[in-house]
Parts: sequence; C-alpha cells; structure tokens
Amino acid sequence: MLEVLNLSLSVSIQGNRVDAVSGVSLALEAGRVLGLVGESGCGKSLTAQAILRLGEFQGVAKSSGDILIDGESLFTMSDERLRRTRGGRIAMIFQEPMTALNPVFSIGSQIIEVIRLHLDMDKQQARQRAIDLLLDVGMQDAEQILKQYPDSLSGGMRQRVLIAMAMAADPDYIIADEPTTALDVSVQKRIIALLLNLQKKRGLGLLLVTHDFGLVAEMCDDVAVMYAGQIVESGPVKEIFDHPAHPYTRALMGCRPEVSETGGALAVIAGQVPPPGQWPCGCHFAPRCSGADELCSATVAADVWRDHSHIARCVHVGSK
Ligand SMILES: Nc1ncnc2c1ncn2[C@@H]1O[C@H](COP(=O)(O)OP(=O)(O)OP(=O)(O)O)[C@@H](O)[C@H]1O
Repeated sequence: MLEVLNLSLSVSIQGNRVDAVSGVSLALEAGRVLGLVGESGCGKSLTAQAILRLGEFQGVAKSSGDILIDGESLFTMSDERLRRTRGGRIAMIFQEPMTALNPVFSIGSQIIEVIRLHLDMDKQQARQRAIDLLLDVGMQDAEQILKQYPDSLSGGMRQRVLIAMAMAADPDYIIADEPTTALDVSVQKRIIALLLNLQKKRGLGLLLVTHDFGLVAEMCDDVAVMYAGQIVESGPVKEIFDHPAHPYTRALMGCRPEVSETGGALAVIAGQVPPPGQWPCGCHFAPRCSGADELCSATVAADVWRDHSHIARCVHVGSK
C-alpha cells in the first residue's frame, strides 16, 4: 500500500514560503488505479512528485505529513534505500517523454541502465529484458528500437519507451502524470489501453494524474478530486459518478465533452484556480461556486463521510 498521509508541501513564491498542497491524504493499493483529478494548478503534479521526493530539487519542501510505502516512511529512509525505491518499487511516467529521455543516449542504453541499476543482471541479460519490455509495450521491432535515439521516434513511440522503462525493474506502483497529454487523440487511446493492460497483467497500483474526468471514468477504480491544494472529494469512481457531492466535482464532470450542454464544445468553470498564497478563507472553491453562501467563506469544511469510502469536503454536504 502506498499512503500519502495529511501531506502539506510548501513552495517559495517571491521569497516567501507558502503552502501549495495542504493536508492531502491518498491511499493506493496494489492492483488498483487511483485517479488524481483537477484543473491545472491545483497541486496534482506537486503531490505526485512528492511520492518520489522529486519536488525537493525545485525547492518544494514538506511542511507536514508523511508518505508511506508498505508502512515505511519515504522521508526517513536512507539515501540508498530511497534510490532503490525510486524506479525499483515506485516508477514514474512523465507527460513529456522528451524531458525524461536523454537525447544523446540510445534507447537501448537508457533502458539497460535502469534495468542494471535495479536488477542483478549482466549486460546480455539486461539487453534481453529490454527487448522483452519493448515487445510488451507493443514495439515489434524491439532490436532495431534499441539502437535508435529518442528524437528519431514519434511522440507515441517515445511514450511507449517510457512505459517500458517504468516497468524495467518490476515496480509495485506507477505514478503517471498526464501520460498522454502531449499526444494525438488516437495515440492517446492506444497508450491508455496499453497502460491499463500492463497494470492489470502485473497487478500494479497506478496513480493517474489527469485533468480529464472522462479518462478517470475509463481507467480508474478510485478517484481523488483536487482543488487549490486540497482533496475536496474522494471515493470509488462509480460512487462518485453516480453521486457527486462536492460542487467542484460536479463542475469538473460537466466539463466532459459527452455531457457538455454546449453542443460538444467543452464547458469551462468560470474563474481560475487561485495560486498558492492566494487561497481564500474557508472553502477554496467558494468564489467560483454558484451555491456558495457566507457560511462557505467563513468555515473550513471538515471531511464528511457520505459512505464508508466516499468523502466530500463541503459545508453543505450532509452524510448519506
Ligand atoms: N517549484 C515550485 N515553486 C513555486 N511554485 C510552484 C512550484 N511548483 C509548482 N508551483 C505552483 O504550485 C501550484 C500547483 O502546481 P502543480 O504543478 O502541482 O499543479 P497541477 O495541478 O499539476 O497543474 P498542471 O496540470 O498544470 O501541471 C501552481 O500554482 C504552480 O505554479
């Protein structure tokens, strides 16, 4: 089990440290897909990167909380163990493959390096494993691909290579941050199908970061809806789709093309996500919420359990 417990993260804005993620809790079980969904700027990537402690390289710091993998804190493990955990037990697939792949090394040398970093294999064994991984992600001419360089591949192929690299050390958990955003719609569908197939085959826990509620419906077992640094609603996907409780969740769901009342054009939620340091008092969503009243801006809502696993954070949501 991968658990994010009451995590708050601060960033530096104009010399001041302000929280950009506040009290976030998530639980990802092996074999399940958890969607972390919200508009751009809600803090999804910061949360996802914190799971590998990657944000620290960009000045992101933990203010409070913890992240546990099978009960062990990522923040207290030794550097060596953290290095082994990254890529070995938890792997990440980034949205822009070109930034994750090194343009000056061949695909083969990059995959083989990851394999040898984490698994006890000689060069020949690692090369064979790289070929098997590329075949697994649907690249039939795997031997040829090993010799190629990232910029000679299409965006979809590069993303397949990244998925193969993520699988290289047989991790238990994969964090995929907007894995298909940079791709054409038809390629997106194939990559998503591939990812789901591998997730099921290997019994992986997958955290899918996305702004697309349609993708959540297609892929996820559970969903956590994030707004301005906080989780405002979470629970099993089916339950949340049937009974969305938080106004922000309902607004995001209304932005799916298939339910849009604007004749196929995407609906948008009026206004913008407030940046860190400019969160309003009370409910962060209140200034954009058509149902908000004085209570909303005066009160910090507690999590309300609507069902044993369905939580919503809105003062106007009652328990079921
Ligand atoms: N290293 C940083 N220093 C300062 N501010 C940051 C840093 N990283 C992120 N932020 C800010 O924190 C907020 C949340 O960013 P984050 O990238 O997590 O959002 P997101 O929901 O993933 O959005 P997107 O889908 O656009 O990536 C944004 O306002 C962003 O500008």
